[in-house]
Parts: sequence; structure tokens; C-alpha cells
Amino acid sequence: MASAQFPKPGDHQFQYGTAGFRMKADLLDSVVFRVGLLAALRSRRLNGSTIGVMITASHNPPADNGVKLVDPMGEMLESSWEKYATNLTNASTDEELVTTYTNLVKETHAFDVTPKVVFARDTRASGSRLVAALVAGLEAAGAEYQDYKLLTTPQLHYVTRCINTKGSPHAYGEATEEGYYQKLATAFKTASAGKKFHGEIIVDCANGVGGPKLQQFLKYLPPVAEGGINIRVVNDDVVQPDRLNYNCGADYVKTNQRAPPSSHAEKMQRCCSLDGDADRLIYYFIDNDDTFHLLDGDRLSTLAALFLSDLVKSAGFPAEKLRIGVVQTAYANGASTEYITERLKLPVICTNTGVKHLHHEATKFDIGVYFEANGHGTVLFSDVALKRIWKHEPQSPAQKIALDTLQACTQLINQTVGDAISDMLFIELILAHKGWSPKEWDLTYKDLPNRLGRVEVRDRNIFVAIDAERKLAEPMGMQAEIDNLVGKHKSGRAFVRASGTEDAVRVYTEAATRSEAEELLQKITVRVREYGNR
Ligand SMILES: CC(=O)N[C@H]1[C@@H](OP(=O)(O)O)O[C@H](CO)[C@@H](O)[C@@H]1O
Ligand SMILES: [Mg+2]
Repeated sequence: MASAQFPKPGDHQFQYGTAGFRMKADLLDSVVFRVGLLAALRSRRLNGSTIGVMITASHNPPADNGVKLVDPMGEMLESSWEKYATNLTNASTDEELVTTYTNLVKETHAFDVTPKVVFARDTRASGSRLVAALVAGLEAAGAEYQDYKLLTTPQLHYVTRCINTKGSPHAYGEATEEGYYQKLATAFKTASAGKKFHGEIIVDCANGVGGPKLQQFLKYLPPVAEGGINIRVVNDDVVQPDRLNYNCGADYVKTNQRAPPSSHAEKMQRCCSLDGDADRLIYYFIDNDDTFHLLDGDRLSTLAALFLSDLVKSAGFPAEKLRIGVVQTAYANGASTEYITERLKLPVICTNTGVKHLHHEATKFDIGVYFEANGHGTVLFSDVALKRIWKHEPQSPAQKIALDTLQACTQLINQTVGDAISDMLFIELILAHKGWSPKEWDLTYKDLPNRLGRVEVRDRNIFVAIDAERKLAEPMGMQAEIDNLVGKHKSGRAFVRASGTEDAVRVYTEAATRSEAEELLQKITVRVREYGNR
């Protein structure tokens, strides 16, 4: 039996979480084999639509790896299927695996068609070994497959959508890496025609797959000498595997609130960092007083919303014809939420943590902007919005210019998932249009001082969050205590929730001053320990 080559390690319990399966790479062989079976099953359930499988552990250390499924339109796996992933990977013997699989074929009403799967991986050393396990699983399930080798996560999402929309009115593009570069480069050139880029941008690629891919992409852009954007790629070493995400990358910058030590950026120089699989983006700069300024996902979101709402107006659309909305989580800085509602006068929706929740809410607007504070996000255009944008008749040359830019933005921005390369081009485009350096961007509003704490307790599951994770329903009485502590601070806000990815409780606090945010964090942490270890 094919699965005998990939036995399940000991009594390990696997769970398909927010980021698929992710752990030490040497525990993953059986998981990846079975994900091959699951991908084939999902394809059969969807009558032969192509399913994507990405092997990556994003910003995790080099010794980790992971695997996740991509649905036909490039979205994350439908959440009702996560339990099947969990069931299959936890079958303890080969016999049990066969029974589980056979039952799932019935339970999911899978069609009797040839499954189709595409897959890719990031640059981790364990990637090619895990691909072999995946292929064995796909072959055992009788699937047709195509190996896209090394891709960024968003590229694999792009390719999956292209394959499934080919020949339809919603055709998304050429299902190749080159097709991706060409689509983005064409849109970027159109949208930035006649605009001047302000100096050089330094892009830290976390020594991950984004490095070689961005280098490749640059070949499709106009040369700097001809006014093209000046991108300097750094941390693009994928030869020494240990350097992946080490002291660099979006997660490092966001978590440590400082530039990578390897950065030799000058003062006021525009910098950004991608994560290991290039689906997150964080901007930053160091000012003339050596102060570090972070421009995180909230800033990407506010800048995108500002630009798009101006563009929609300039192109001559009445606001009700293209409703723009922003989706955030409770971790978004309160000042960003206020800026969007009070200054931009746009609606904001708060959802649970996790990109799939934000993505889902964003589809409810004509133009839905969503970013997690950590830099993962994108802008979604609904089918209605796309129709209106492409059919619109501009009434003046100025409207025509705005409309051309808006149309190009719909092509530039990855519609499947947050994409660091696409997001970066979009942000660069906005800055060029506005003639802004990161300083002007930073000055649009002032972040409230905030702290994020992590508390390990005996049982994190006793913390039950409600209201988009802004309040605790359980343990009884704790929310009243938090409210009481928060009430003592100007602009105070705080919430507690169990992490979905780590065995820990997260505490977020915000207040008018840093010391108050810190004090609030300390006091609430004490209460979390007390309740969590009872
Ligand atoms: C505070 C925070 O950054 N939480 C992260 C983290 O979720 P937790 O459920 O908080 O562990 O990992 C998620 C998956 O990568 C990401 O979507 C989310 O933003
Ligand atoms: Mg990532």
C-alpha cells in the first residue's frame, strides 16, 4: 500500500488550522501524503476542478514546513473541509486510512472523475522530499497533477484560479509564472504612466522564495534609466537554507519593531519586507532622528482605501455605485479605524483573526479592502464592480485618466489572496501618484501606543471570545474586570483571546501613552494567569 511508505509518526495529533498544517518538517511526510489524497478528493467533489497545494511554512524557522490547500478560485480551502483534513491525517494505520478515505468519498458526494491538482513549494530544504510524499498521495488517488516547482504562495493561488477560469468570461490570466509577471507588469506600467518614483525602494525578501521571484519580475519592468521604478532586492539568499527568515523578513520587522540588522538603509529611505513565502508586506523607514517608523498592514489598508476612494470619485462614479469598505481585526490600531471612519468616511467591519474571515467579509463590498495588521491582505473587486469599472464612460479627459488607473488596479491587485509583490507595486504606485515619501504616508494619522502580550496558561480554551474577539464571554466575570481596568485610561482599549496558532493567550492593549498601554498589559496579564491556571 502506498501509504506504508509514509507512516504516521507515533501518537502525534494533527490539526488543519488557520495556516493549514505547519510544524517541524520531519513530522510532515505522512501529513503531506494524505493531503495529496485530500486534494484529489476535493477536486472530485468539485467535479474535476483543479485544486492547489502549497508546501510552505511562511515566516517560520527553516526547520519547519507546512502544507495547505487552495480552492479553485484561489481562495483558502473551504473551512467545512478542515475537519476532513484533520480526520485523514490522524488515521493511525494504513487500514484506518483506507476506511476513512472511502467513507469521505461517500460523505462528501465526490464525483467519479479524474482529480486535478497543481502544487508548488517555497525554498525550504525539506520541500523536495515533501513533494515526493505529495506526489505519492496524488498517484495513489489517481490524480492528474502539475508541479510548478518553486513559487510564492500567492503565485500558486493565481495559477490555480487561472486554470479554473480559463476560457470563461472571468478568465484570470495565463496559468504560468510568466503569465503572472506579464499581467502585473502590464497593469503596473499602465497605472504608473507618467508618474515619477521617489528614489529607490529596498525590498527585504526574508531570504525566501520572494527573492528570486522578485528578481525575475524586475525583467518585465521598464529600466530605471527610462524612469522605471528603482527596486533594490536584499536578503534574497536562497542558497544557504539557514538564512530563511533569520533576522529579517516581515514578521521579524513587525514583531521586533525594527529594521533587519543587515539593513544599510539611509535615513528616510523607503524600505519594505516580505515574509518567507511572499504573502505578507510591511513598510518602514528610519527618520532623521534615528526613530524607526513602522508602516504595517493597517497603513497599507488606510493608504489603499484613501487612494481608491479618491480614484473612484475622480473617475466619475457616484459613491453608491462603487461602495468601498475596509475590513480589519481587533488588532488594528484604533487610530487607523478612526481615520477610516472619520476622515475617509468609509465603513469598517471588524472580524475574527485569520485571513479567511477578512476575505469573506471583504467580498460583501463592491471594493473591499482588507489587511491584517501583520501585513497580509489585498483589495477585492466584486463582479458588479468590475463590470461597472470596465463599462464606465468617462465624461472628461481627467475622468478618463482616473478610470484607466482604476482599471489597471483591478489587474494589478491579486484577487485571490494577500500578495506581497502585488501589494508592494500597488503601494509604490499610490506613493508615486501622490508624490509622497513614507513620511507623508506616516503623517496621515498617529498610531495609538499599543502592546501585544503572550501568556502561557494551563488551558487557553477557557477564554471564549465573542463580538469579533473584542470581548470575553468566558470565564465569567473576566470581561467586567477588563472593562474596569480599561476605563481608567484615556483612549484605553484591550482584549484577550486564545491564539488559534499557538498554545497561548494573546493580550492586546492600547492607550493614549506607551506607559499606560504597558500598565494595562501588565494588569490584564496578571488576571489572565490567575483565571487560566485555576
Ligand atoms: C496577533 C496575530 O498576529 N495573530 C496572527 C496569528 O493568529 P493567532 O490566532 O493570533 O495565533 O497567526 C495567524 C495565521 O498566520 C494570523 O492570521 C494572525 O494575524
Ligand atoms: Mg506568509
